[in-house]
Amino acid sequence: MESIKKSCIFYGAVINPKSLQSFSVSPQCLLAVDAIGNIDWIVDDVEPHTLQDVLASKGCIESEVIALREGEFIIPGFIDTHTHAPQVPNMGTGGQYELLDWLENVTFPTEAKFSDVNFARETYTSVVRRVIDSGTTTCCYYGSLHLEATKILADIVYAFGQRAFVGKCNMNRHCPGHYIEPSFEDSVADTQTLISYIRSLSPQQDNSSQEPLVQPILTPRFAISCTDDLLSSLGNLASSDPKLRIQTHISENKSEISFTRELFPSASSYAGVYDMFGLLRQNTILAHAVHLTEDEIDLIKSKDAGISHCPTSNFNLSSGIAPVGVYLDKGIKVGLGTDVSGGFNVSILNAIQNASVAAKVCSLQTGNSGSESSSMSAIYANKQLSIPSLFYLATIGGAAVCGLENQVGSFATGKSFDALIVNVRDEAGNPTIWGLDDTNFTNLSIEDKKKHLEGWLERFLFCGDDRNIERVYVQGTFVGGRTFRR
Ligand SMILES: O=c1[nH]c(=O)c2nc[nH]c2[nH]1
Ligand SMILES: [Zn+2]
Repeated sequence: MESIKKSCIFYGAVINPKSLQSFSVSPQCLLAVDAIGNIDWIVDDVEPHTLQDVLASKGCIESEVIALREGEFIIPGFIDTHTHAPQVPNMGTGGQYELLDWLENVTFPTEAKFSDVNFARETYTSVVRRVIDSGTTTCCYYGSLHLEATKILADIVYAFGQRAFVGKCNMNRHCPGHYIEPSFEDSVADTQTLISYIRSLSPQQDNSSQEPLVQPILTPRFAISCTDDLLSSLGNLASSDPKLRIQTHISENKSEISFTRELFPSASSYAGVYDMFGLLRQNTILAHAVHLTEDEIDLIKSKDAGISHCPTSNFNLSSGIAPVGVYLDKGIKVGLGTDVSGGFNVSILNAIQNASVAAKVCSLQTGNSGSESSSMSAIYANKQLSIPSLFYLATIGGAAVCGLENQVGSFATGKSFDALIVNVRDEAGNPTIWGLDDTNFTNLSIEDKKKHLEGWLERFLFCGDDRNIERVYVQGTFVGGRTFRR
């Protein structure tokens, strides 16, 4: 892993998400990263002829300056709030099924292979490399149910320098005999062992307000796959460990919801099941949330849990369309998830594209085809998602869902430098973006440069891919991207 051993300064275009409705564009930005990978200071609008003066005023005349070229810009790294590392081998298959049949016929058989630690090591090495090179700087990973394979996943994530939450699935019922945990006691014991193991990888420094790069996360697969005593034990574990994040699935598919209601007759709803066992709280990440009732939405809001919107998966498994705009209007935290292999692409760019399409389909169905409007009480419900909204969901939104909004998701002094250098020049190998552009960027006014960068961002989000992701930084360390030495 190549790292920034000393402070380092970037000079060039920086695009920074601000809110669901805006991002800032700074074509000539100086952004300094300190020796531990945090952002030291940012100065906008630095003309080339004032560069040395600004550096001198910061006492940085000796510092290394990395100058970006025309067609390159820096954005915060993407945050994938929901994916399954052991499902990458069956990505792109099984789209003929809905959730429960897909689990039985495609997913469980693939995940079962991770009992073989050699297979796990080889597969996870390529999965994590691919996820980082796709621009995901923070990732919420589900492993399989296996303790040893999930330790290996955490080892690889840690060795590659990605920021991540890693959990092993808890699943002790309604799974095939060859892929099920033998008892709730075994499930809980393995979970505790994994938590201790992951925490030992990067011991927390007492004086650091920052969280370790790799952290454990409780992962009850979904209510159907966990007995009451398992959910109850996991709830106890969670209550003794308030910082421990929790990830699970909710209300993805109608048959799943009916079966869940049958299995937990005393719960008020699907969300009520997790609440009943103390698993619905401010650091719970709920994937899908396609068919929530009004009461569930209110419950989730009252608990301040976050939602991972996984539109590619929701289309691919014919689950439906999550009403993301409704959640945003309620002030619920929302981020994006690839949900591989319900989703068929490891890149958050693909989740952005499908989130846009999903919102448009929603707006067409409700006859509300306008774009977001701040003049109505419902700003986002049943409307298209704008470029600032999509960019926000992929970055700050995801950070908030992970409880990392003070550390990553955007650029500000004191935050971690988790970032992508995007290159839309032809040499990146994806001529779609730059090839359309015959402007001499250097000679444009600042305002015109901003407009140009906005256009490049939009086209990158919709037509870009990992060829355009030149460098990936996590906590100031160069960890991946097209130009990363392997
Ligand atoms: O999209 C999904 N992927 C899964 O692996 C899964 N397990 C339970 N529910 C699920 N939904
Ligand atoms: Zn999932």
